[in-house]
Amino acid sequence: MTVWCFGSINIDHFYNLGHLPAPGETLAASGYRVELGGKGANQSVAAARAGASVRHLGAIGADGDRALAALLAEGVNCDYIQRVDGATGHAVIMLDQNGENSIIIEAGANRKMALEPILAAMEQVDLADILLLQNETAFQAEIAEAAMGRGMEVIYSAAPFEIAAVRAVLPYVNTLVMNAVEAAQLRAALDVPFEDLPVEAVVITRGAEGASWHARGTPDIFVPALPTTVVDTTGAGDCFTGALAASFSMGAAPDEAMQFAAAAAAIQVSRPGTSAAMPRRAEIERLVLTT
Ligand SMILES: Nc1ncnc2c1ncn2[C@@H]1O[C@H](COP(=O)(O)OP(=O)(O)OP(=O)(O)O)[C@@H](O)[C@H]1O
Repeated sequence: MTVWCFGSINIDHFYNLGHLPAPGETLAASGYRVELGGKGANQSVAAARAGASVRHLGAIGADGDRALAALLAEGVNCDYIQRVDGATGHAVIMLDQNGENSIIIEAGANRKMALEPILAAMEQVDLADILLLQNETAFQAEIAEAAMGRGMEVIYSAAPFEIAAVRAVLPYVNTLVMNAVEAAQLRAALDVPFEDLPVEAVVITRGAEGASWHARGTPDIFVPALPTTVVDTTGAGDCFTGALAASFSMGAAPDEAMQFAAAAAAIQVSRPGTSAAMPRRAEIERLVLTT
């Protein structure tokens, strides 16, 4: 069973600064690093390291070789990543000494991809495959509809939260994943309770408070966050969702998949970085066994 991850690919540039720049100010950075980013790429890396067979659907620009190489190095199949005119999606992330940040995101190729080649690629899916998607690209609803039409299980991470995108995608979703802030935003925007949403299951992650699974007709599942030493929580949600999809692709039931995802995210937050901090299957399984 393969996880098809449709989503953004970014090149993240991190700059360490004494303070965040004021308008008109020029600052020298004390540190600089580049990392593969974008919610789509993060979730592909999380799922691949967690043990899934992953195919990424998305786009890069003329400067995308580095991002492509990073995904390939993780064992992610990149046969259906499009190369489009212009720049690869990228983020400029300025970090000050107090952990405060300012971020600029330029969607670049993520919003310029063509729909047709993606739909053509999806003709090769197996019925049991999973589609994993988020909100940083165009065409989420079209891809989710095609996936559901082919019998795939659709897991949708409604982040970054955009109500128009969420409304368009929801009819084609099996499992909806949100953090507590996104869940509150959705609750405020809808006239119906979550139980009446047209999805099979809703997963809500609550940071250090753990995560819950709600599905009609079955008891709720709650997994506490595992005790850990927190170093950097960036990407915890992507790690959780990628690991959840990986676990389902390996045949797990919801309670097992939730425990696996919580263990993965507990390891991820104990390390610096985003995609670089995603844990591997063996270490996740070790943690599950010892808790
Ligand atoms: N302090 C923590 N200790 C242990 N596990 C954590 C901690 N913070 C997050 N997690 C794990 O990560 C999961 C996702 O975290 P969270 O709900 O903060 O997602 P998020 O807001 O989407 O994350 P981010 O935006 O930082 O990527 C949680 O459900 C939990 O399992």
